[in-house]
Amino acid sequence: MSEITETIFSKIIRREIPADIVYEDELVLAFKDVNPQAPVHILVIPKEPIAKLADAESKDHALMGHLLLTAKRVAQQAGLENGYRVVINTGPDGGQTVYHLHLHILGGRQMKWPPG
Ligand SMILES: CCNC(=O)OC[C@H]1O[C@@H](n2cnc3c(=O)[nH]c(N)nc32)[C@H](O)[C@@H]1O
Repeated sequence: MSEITETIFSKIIRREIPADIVYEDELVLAFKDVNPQAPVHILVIPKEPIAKLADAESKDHALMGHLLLTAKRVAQQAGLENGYRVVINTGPDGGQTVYHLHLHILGGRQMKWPPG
């Protein structure tokens, strides 16, 4: 079990710092990225402070599915009818900077491949 370390995202969940929240339910929260890399850039996070995808376990099975279906719903809500990119950055090589599991939804422009 990895140690539970608080990140800025826990403060957003508790409304201790502001965020432009676009979706919330009992398990997940979605809010606009403060440093958008596309016309639409939204983060979807579990309220449970799982640090990174590599720490997710089989007990998190339903939650992982809920995160993906929430990303789909939020992308639809954002009007991304022409497609979008969903990214999870894991660990240092993955470019993860906030150690609270989160899905990036990027859209509103043509995405490139491969990602950098
Ligand atoms: C760099 C990609 N790797 C990664 O780990 O992404 C973390 C993502 O979280 C974003 N972010 C950081 N602090 C805040 C904050 O206080 N508020 C909001 N609304 N977004 C934040 C940051 O811009 C980045 O895209």
